[in-house]
Amino acid sequence: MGSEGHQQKQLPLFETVRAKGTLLYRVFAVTVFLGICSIWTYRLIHLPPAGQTRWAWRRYAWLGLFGAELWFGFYWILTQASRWSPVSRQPFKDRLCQRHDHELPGVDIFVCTADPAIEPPAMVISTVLSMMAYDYPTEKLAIYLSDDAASELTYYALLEASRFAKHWLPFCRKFKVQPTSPTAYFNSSTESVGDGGSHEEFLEIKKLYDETKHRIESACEHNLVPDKILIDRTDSEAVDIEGKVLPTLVYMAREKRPDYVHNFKAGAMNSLIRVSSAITGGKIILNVDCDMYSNNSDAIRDALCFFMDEDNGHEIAFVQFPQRFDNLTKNDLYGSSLLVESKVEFHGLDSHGGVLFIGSGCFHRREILCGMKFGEEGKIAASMVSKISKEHQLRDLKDLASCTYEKNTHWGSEVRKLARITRHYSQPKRISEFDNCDVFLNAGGLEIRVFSGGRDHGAGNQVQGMEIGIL
Ligand SMILES: O=c1ccn([C@@H]2O[C@H](COP(=O)(O)OP(=O)(O)O[C@H]3O[C@H](CO)[C@@H](O)[C@H](O)[C@H]3O)[C@@H](O)[C@H]2O)c(=O)[nH]1
Ligand SMILES: [Mn+2]
Repeated sequence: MGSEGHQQKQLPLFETVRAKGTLLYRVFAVTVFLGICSIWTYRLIHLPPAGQTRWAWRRYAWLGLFGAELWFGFYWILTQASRWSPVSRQPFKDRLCQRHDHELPGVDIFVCTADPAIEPPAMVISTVLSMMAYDYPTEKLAIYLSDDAASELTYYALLEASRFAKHWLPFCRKFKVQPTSPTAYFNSSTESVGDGGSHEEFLEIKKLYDETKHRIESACEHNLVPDKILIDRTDSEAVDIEGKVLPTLVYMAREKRPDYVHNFKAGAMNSLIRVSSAITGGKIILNVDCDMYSNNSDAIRDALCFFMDEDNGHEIAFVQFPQRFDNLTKNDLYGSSLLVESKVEFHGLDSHGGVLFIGSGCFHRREILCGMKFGEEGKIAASMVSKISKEHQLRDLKDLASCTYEKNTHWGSEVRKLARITRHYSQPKRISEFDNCDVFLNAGGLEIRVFSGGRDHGAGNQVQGMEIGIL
């Protein structure tokens, strides 16, 4: 036993596997290269001689073509870097469970949304629910919804989502539901649940979901949330119907002002990093666009196999999952399945340590995103916030998310340089007014609501899917 245990400890949490058929590909690539060389040679040997006044244009055309072929050949050689030695990564979740189950890190998931007209709240909360249903200790899981410039419709939808989550999460656990986005699940499901579930149980949860979705959609249709969005502040219960703690759910609305650059998703991510470091401070951060969902509830553990590997984990800054899209056109006219990128190039670049960060579906170490120095700033903010009253706490959190925070702070001058993006800005939207609703602190300003899971219900329309797999 003892020696077996010791041996187990030595086993890595992931392995890197060389792709099959590499030799064959290399032989093929060499033949293409020889072909390119012969074209170059042909062009040089048969270059029309200078001095022929009648056919002078032929020489220039020939040289032009030669230049184009040289350029193409050079480009082709460069592209071979991403095809020469592809690798794939295989995580071992069972080893992670055996060795680290008691010391799993906190994971903060950032879902970004910006406009309820383009990104319907019903869709957004389906994404949120799929994130809440990850197979991960719920007390270590926090989902932050960033609603840029704030929309009370999105806020209302999130409230509904948190109610529905009380039913949805136990249902997902019990019947090992995949995918955990209710929209995707009910669209694909065959009206029965696996693992001994009855048709009635399926109908029951579907009814709850349909009702939730209906409430959200009619609120959106009339641009009117129910008169009273009431959060029962005496309800400290953040548990599902089986009594299990729900993941922490945070709504953050970032302020947008016409005279401040907001940097789109990157700006929202910056605010989320600051705010989350003062609330949950999860060591691992996953970012997801609001029109994506998880199709594998083991994804967090898959990613952790890389971060927590004893020998190589410290070298890994981020784990990017491929993205897969549901609503492709017939024959995928626009190449949206990203086959070449996800099946070939990512694997090829990964072998050189250069895997691409493609946005949604990426796990980062927090310290990589903000640096050790600014991780400290987050910690200071966190300790400051924990010492003061709830009301002050929300005020301080508002400062952290404010668009002016990046002015005259270390964070602003240093960290933002890391995330500088193209400077073309659309007209920032106005912040919605919330004075008809008692749950917000004030109207016209930045609002942060923190509700630790479980107060509420949700559903959605899905347009894209996040595939789980490791590059
Ligand atoms: O001011 C803004 C603008 C956008 N977003 C959010 O950012 C996300 C992405 O924006 P979008 O315009 O939808 O970008 P896409 O081109 O659809 O997505 C590509 O670009 C994203 C941002 O880099 C990546 O996350 C995606 O993986 C990649 O597919 C969405 O959730 C938006 O709600 C904000 O939070 N604030
Ligand atoms: Mn998008």
